Amino acid sequence: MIEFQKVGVVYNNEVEALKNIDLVIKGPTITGIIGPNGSGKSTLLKAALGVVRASGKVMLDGIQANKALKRIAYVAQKSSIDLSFPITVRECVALGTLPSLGLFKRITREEWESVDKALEIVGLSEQSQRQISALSGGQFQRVLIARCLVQNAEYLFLDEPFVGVDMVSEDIIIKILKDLKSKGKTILIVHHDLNKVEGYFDQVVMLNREIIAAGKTAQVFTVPNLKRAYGENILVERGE
Ligand SMILES: Nc1ncnc2c1ncn2[C@@H]1O[C@H](COP(=O)(O)OP(=O)(O)OP(=O)(O)O)[C@@H](O)[C@H]1O
Repeated sequence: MIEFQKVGVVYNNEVEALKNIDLVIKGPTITGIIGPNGSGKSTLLKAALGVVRASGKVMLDGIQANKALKRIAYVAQKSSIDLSFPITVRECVALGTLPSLGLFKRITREEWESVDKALEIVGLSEQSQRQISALSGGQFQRVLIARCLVQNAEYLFLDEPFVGVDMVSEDIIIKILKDLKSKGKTILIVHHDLNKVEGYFDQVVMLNREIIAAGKTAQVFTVPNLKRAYGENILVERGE
């Protein structure tokens, strides 16, 4: 269970990105965090990870979340990742073993086996020796998902995992995430494509610096709530 208790984030003493966030997310779940541009979606994940200074508290099963980081696998927005870093697909996935391994220990044979298994699951076994710079956007996102699988964390925080991703990769990723949920994982996804919300998420957090609504998708993903979060123009965007 993730609990946000009165969480607020102000950047540079001037931009109030999040205000008074009180939120409880009970897993297993695939929860979508949606809201207009600049509504604080990424900041919500970063506040939980402790990578931005936040007021209030975020608790993970009763422990302060930033003290339980081994239990969270995080995939940042693709734009913030350096794709030119000289590393193979297999090595990149193996980085998922680091939280349990510590920096100076060798990766064991079992861990390499779990890396290869994860590559198989995401359908990239044949690409394992390629440089990550040679991959398509969708393949690279699958590499990052494979890294989460290796990390075997109970919580997955994914920031816009479907941006710049082809349909084949998107289908593979959502299938894997649904399988992880069925195995008890709690998955939070920052997402902007409203067409996919009902198909992908069992719960939704609708955000616009404050919580607009949160709960089961059918109850939260409604026209009145969408209008409150995005303004009247949302009806045009949804084609209604
Ligand atoms: N490091 C930062 N320094 C200053 N302001 C920031 C920083 N990061 C985010 N912001 C501002 O905080 C607000 C919320 O940003 P955030 O990235 O969390 O929103 P978002 O909903 O994820 O946006 P998007 O959909 O555009 O990715 C925005 O006004 C943004 O410009």
